[in-house]
Amino acid sequence: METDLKLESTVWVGSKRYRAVLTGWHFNWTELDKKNRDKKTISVPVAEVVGVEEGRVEILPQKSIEDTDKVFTVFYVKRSSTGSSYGLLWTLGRTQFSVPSRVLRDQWTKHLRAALKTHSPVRPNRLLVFINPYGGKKKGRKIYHSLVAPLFELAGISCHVIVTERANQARDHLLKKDLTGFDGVVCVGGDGMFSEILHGLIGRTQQEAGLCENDPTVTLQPCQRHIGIIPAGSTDCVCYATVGVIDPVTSALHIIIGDSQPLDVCSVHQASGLVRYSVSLLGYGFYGDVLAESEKHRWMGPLRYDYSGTMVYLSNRSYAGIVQYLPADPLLSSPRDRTRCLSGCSVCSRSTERLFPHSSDSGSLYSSHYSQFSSDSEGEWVTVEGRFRCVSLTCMSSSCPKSPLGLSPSAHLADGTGDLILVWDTHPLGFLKFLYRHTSTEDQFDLPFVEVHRVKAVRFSLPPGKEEEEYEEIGGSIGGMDEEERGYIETVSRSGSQQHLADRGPGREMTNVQKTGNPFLCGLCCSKAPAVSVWNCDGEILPSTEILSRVHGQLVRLYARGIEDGAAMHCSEDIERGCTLQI
Ligand SMILES: CCCCCCCCCCCCC/C=C/[C@@H](O)[C@H](COP(=O)(O)O)NC(=O)CCCCCCCCCCCCCCC
Ligand SMILES: Nc1ncnc2c1ncn2[C@@H]1O[C@H](COP(=O)(O)OP(=O)(O)O)[C@@H](O)[C@H]1O
Ligand SMILES: [Ca+2]
Repeated sequence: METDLKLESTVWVGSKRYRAVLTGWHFNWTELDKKNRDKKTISVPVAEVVGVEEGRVEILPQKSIEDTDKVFTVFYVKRSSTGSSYGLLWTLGRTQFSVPSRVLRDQWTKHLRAALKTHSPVRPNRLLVFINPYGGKKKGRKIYHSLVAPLFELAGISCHVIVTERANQARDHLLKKDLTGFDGVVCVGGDGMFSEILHGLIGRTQQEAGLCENDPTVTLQPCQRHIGIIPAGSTDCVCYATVGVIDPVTSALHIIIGDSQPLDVCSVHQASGLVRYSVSLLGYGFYGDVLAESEKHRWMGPLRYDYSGTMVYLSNRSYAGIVQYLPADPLLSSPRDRTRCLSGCSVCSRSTERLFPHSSDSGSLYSSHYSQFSSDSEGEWVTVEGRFRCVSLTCMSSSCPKSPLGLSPSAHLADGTGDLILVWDTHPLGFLKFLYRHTSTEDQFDLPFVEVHRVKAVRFSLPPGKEEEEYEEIGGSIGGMDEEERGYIETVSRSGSQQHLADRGPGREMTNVQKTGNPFLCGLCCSKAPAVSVWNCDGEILPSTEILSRVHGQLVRLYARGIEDGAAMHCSEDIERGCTLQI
């Protein structure tokens, strides 16, 4: 088949002469000098060709076609660095080729289109698009219509667009309406909007497979339809952590070429059944409080998180709790191994074989004949108890523009595990240090009051007697910080060899205080009346405090390929990727 698609001829780009070659996997054009010697080659993988059109074609600001019958235009992915070492911006490259005859022009367009079909079997033909007009800075509609729709049209993708009129409309549509003919679902919005799509697609897939989502031990069926994210929200963490940049055009191009990135998902259960799914952050304590506070300030847009974050930080809270976790196999990877999950990650690839052992081809990946969570291979649960600033579970790095390496920089997108981060109660400056390290490359886990564990499941419960308490709004406690902080310092200096809650690090014995969770035994740092926090589940407040969460490996697939390593993007002298050369 490859030989059928091979084509070679002389072409002109502007006034320069090139030799263009289409082989099985690449479309190359090499500049020729007067003596027919090769100069520069531009090479575009066929998989990254966006479209081929007859004539001279522009798509921006508006589509225009000058139908010259000896010219064809090729559109393709062009990369540029973001300035940081990870994540590459994609833009639309366009080159107009002139050939000596119309027959040759038609041969080129025919062969290029056929090559596209052969080599890109997962490219979408038809997409269902949901736009949240109120997400982020409320620019979802504009972003879609001005930047994304023209690219989809160029690529020949037909779209059914729904601008939502209420929360959960997208989720309900996916749960109930006919989805025949749609290859994927695109959400234009933030993490909350993505979460709606996630719930709709996972729920629909389980309904169709006859599986009960309420049973935490059930092995859920992976969703076949892909999800595309056009970032137009506040945190845009799922987009940032799977693409490496927040850029609608980059994301649209990943969708067009049918990139595929599996993603782990945590299910969250309470006693009576499923509560929600989470991919980015399941957080109790600080992140729960920030979300609860931020809901009152939605009018501020994305800034609400910084404002609320500061208010919650100043309120200086910690919460008692019992955390149980099921460790993942430490031989496979570790949250402290300083690796990063990048495009083509080998840990995730090996996990695919482990999670889906019977899948020799991708078709059988969706069979239900595998068992990720068979009870005999579960291993031992570990229990810790005490007061925490925050308890967070993330099944990916959760990097976002605020925190470019994320909540857990070495977490993997698709390895079937999550990272549990326990921040024990500590003095305000210690906690600030922990938070601040999220903004740099300094290791936020290298602090004595922080632990991180790679896990398959987590259970959280309140110490006996605390179950009935309700979440208290932030407010009354702000302003008490100075006293609190002075109190802490005195406590530490006076406590001498006595172990203080704030000093508890990994591997140390638990004190009675930690075991009982009784704050009154522990001096001034825990002297505040204990309150119950709320869970932040990807930007939604959960109705329950006591939960069980389980990681489902590779439950959904995104139109993405993981973060590309900017540092590895190099150009040799004479082979330059089409994506980097300005023509
Ligand atoms: C001192 C600087 C501290 C910076 C700390 C940055 C930590 C950032 C971690 C971000 C994790 C993101 C996980 C994603 C969660 C989203 O699913 C979810 C929903 O997003 P959506 O509204 O777009 O739909 N987003 C969230 O829940 C937002 C969580 C954001 C927390 C940011 C907290 C900022 C804290 C600023 C503290 C400042 C203390 C200053 C004291 C003087
Ligand atoms: N038309 C709508 N009106 C009100 N809320 C909506 C609408 N469409 C979606 N939502 C909800 O808005 C919430 C926030 O959306 P999102 O796009 O994530 O923006 P942000 O990142 O700013 O929070 C989501 O939880 C989603 O369910
Ligand atoms: Ca993971």
